Amino acid sequence: MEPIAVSLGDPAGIGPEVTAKAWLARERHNLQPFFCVGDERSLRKVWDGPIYRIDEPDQARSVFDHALPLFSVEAGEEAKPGLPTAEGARCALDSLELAVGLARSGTAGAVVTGSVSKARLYDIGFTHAGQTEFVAERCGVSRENAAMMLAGPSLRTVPITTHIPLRDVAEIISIELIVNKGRAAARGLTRNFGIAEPILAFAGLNPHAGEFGALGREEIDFLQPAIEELRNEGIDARGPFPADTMFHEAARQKYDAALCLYHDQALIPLKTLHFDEGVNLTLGLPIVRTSPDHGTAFEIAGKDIANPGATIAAIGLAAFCAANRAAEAATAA
Ligand SMILES: NC(=O)C1=CN([C@@H]2O[C@H](COP(=O)(O)OP(=O)(O)OC[C@H]3O[C@@H](n4cnc5c(N)ncnc54)[C@H](O)[C@@H]3O)[C@@H](O)[C@H]2O)C=CC1
Ligand SMILES: NCC(=O)COP(=O)(O)O
Repeated sequence: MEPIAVSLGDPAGIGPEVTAKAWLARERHNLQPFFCVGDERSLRKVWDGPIYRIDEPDQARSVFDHALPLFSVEAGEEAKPGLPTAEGARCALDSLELAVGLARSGTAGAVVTGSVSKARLYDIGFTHAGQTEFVAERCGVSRENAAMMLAGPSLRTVPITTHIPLRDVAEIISIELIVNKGRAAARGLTRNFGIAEPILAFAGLNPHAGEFGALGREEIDFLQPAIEELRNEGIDARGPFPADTMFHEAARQKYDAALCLYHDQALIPLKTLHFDEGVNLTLGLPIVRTSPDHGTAFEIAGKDIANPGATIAAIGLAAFCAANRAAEAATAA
């Protein structure tokens, strides 16, 4: 596959450090060649290892064994670890844009997006909820048809709504939205993970999945009809199940992905189980996009204590998904 583009995220966050540490761990984790996209100074601030500037993704192959390849994007001013600025947010956005463009053009085999601060991006006029919606738009996919998945060794979850206030969740969910995300999840599991007949388990919104309507009607009005529609399409959709008993060890054996109605319903179990190896993956795109599950962690930036596990897992999963897609395409041809 073509080298993977890794955007460094906010230059004042831990993105530069965990990317450099991922490169150092490349042999142990058998990582495919990758190159980073971002400001060289943000790497130099936290790392004194070898960096080699490239201007074509393909050059990363020959460089990767002995230096961290870098596609340079300069921030206006030098970032200081732990002190985010508007200039840094612009650099993060420029790096994301460039890395996604390289993946869309096919010169990069996949894109791994480093962590950005949503608040800082909103401050500079970013109008998307997060990187997921930005990448989907750049790929010409509506945000309803793209789905965020959080993946770890023993659990995959898909939040049906993502970055919206909790109070808006019940207003926004609809049969159509649940069906769209269910389709994206089922197709995404087959395409990216090679699971021929994936099982989707839907979580209820209300305590005990509504207790037959006594504790809320979203299960009856939206989830049940959506699950039925998905089943009519041949997708093995199950539920709605009470969310509080869906994530213990035995329950997790029974499905390939848990479809959850809001951000924390999906991310709390995933990050509790797999914080240091959790990957955020966008389903429904023509390109492979992954990201570490954690954020910018400004308070530990520059201290050399950030764990690179989730970034290593994000790079590894990107290569795994790209290989599964290639195998599927070869079978179809
Ligand atoms: N992939 C992305 O772009 C994501 C971005 N964010 C953004 O990050 C910012 C901060 O979000 P928080 O909720 O504080 O989450 P966070 O993940 O940045 O930090 C949560 C806690 O985990 C620690 N932590 C995070 N990553 C770590 C690592 N690799 N090694 C060791 N400790 C680590 C932090 O020090 C902090 O104590 C927000 O602006 C949010 O929007 C949050 C999640 C994902
Ligand atoms: N909680 C997940 C997160 O914040 C990352 O979202 P995105 O920026 O990848 O859409």
